[in-house]
Amino acid sequence: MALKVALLGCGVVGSEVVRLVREQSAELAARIGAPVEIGGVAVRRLDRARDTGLDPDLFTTDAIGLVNRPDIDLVVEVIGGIEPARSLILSAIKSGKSVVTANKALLAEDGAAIHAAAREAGVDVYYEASVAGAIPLLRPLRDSLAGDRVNRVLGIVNGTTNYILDRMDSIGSGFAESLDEAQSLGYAEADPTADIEGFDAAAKAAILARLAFHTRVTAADVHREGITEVSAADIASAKDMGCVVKLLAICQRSQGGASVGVRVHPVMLPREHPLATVNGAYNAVFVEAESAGRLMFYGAGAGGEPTASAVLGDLVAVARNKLAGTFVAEGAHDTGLPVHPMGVTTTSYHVALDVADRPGVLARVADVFAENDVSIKNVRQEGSGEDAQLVLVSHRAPDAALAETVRRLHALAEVRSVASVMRVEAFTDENTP
Ligand SMILES: NC(=O)c1ccc[n+]([C@@H]2O[C@H](COP(=O)([O-])OP(=O)(O)OC[C@H]3O[C@@H](n4cnc5c(N)ncnc54)[C@H](O)[C@@H]3O)[C@@H](O)[C@H]2O)c1
Ligand SMILES: N[C@@H](CCO)C(=O)O
Ligand code: NA
Repeated sequence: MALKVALLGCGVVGSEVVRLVREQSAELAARIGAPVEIGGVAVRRLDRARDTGLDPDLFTTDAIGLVNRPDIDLVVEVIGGIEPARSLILSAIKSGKSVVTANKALLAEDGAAIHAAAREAGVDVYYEASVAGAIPLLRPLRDSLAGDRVNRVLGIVNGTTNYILDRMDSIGSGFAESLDEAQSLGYAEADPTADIEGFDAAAKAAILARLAFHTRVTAADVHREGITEVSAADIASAKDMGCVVKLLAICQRSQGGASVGVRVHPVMLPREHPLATVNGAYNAVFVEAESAGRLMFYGAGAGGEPTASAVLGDLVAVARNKLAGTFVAEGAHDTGLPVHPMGVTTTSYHVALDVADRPGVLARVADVFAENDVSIKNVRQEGSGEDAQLVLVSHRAPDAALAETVRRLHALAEVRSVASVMRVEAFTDENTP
């Protein structure tokens, strides 16, 4: 007997899921041990032309009715957002149906409740597509590294912002034009502010931190800065230093291991850093574990077809588990490790200041760093006369001390303007708070 799948949402990802399930039906049946077929597709509007090749009678606007249909075995949710996705997923779980979802926003907000409901009902919730699209990353963290101690997860997890920053750096494109392109290529979220303000990356960071450190982390716990403030001056300043600007998600244990830090913000990376060469909508994530050492995961982080590949991989896994009468109980073990605030995380800053080239200016600037206990790693001057620029890079210091240094520099009479401020990330192991 065929396993019947309810597909919730038929947009960029959903339409590719339909195509791949149809095109690969024989291989999927062989790998699962039973055929799978689409039993129904919930959409928002029926009047849109769809060239999925599916019988039009399979489409419905009654998503909850579809989820609760007794002949449905498995549910794939690719609507996105919190509601109605949460209620639909919880209904599926309560009626004993395993779920595959690509919804990082929901899992980052309410993952603990969803996993608890799934454990109670004895069903699977798989979500590989939710972080770093096609890249197998969550199941390696959950399963392959289950015997190791992960200390840090760091990487590029948002394709849209990486695409925009790459276009700004490589061909000098404008921000708005690059965002339009990312949207038309199917990388962006339905509301692209989720991408450019860092909400999407923060949700992914929360999911990664939960899996890496076995502790509850929600999107609200993540320090988040997007790329809307990244200016052409920042990109130019990075270029002058031999760096590129990337939006990174960084999840890290504190030095004593008593807490974890989870953050998303733009950084300047040396061009020789492995993450500096990750272009377009590609994602790349480093996982650093005690025994495994440093692992790198790289591939397509967004786009309908690559993301659908991850959905199908999960579909095969949950279908096999269902046939075997088993499921993976996730989230039962909680270490209770707290998330520490951004201020105590040690970071390093790059600061470019527009100043006049006069005696004493550098000394006043250096004083501000010293008064905040921040050590300067290097300083150089560009230009001269009234149009000079001082470019300073700090050693690592608590982020709060660096932020206070910048606030004081803004107020300094000798500083005409602060042209660029950005954190710098080198490829080192010395950056634990
Ligand atoms: N596009 C990507 O590259 C990508 C990658 C990884 C994960 N995701 C995730 O996959 C999910 C879907 O993303 P997408 O890019 O396909 O978005 P999309 O906006 O293209 O598709 C979502 C579809 O759901 C439909 N929908 C909305 N409300 C509905 C309802 N109540 N009932 C039925 N259908 C409804 C919309 O009309 C739309 O067609 C999101 O959670 C997203 O974060 C997307
Ligand atoms: N909007 C997301 C889709 C993949 O999760 C991105 O740009 O990475
Ligand atoms: Na993935």
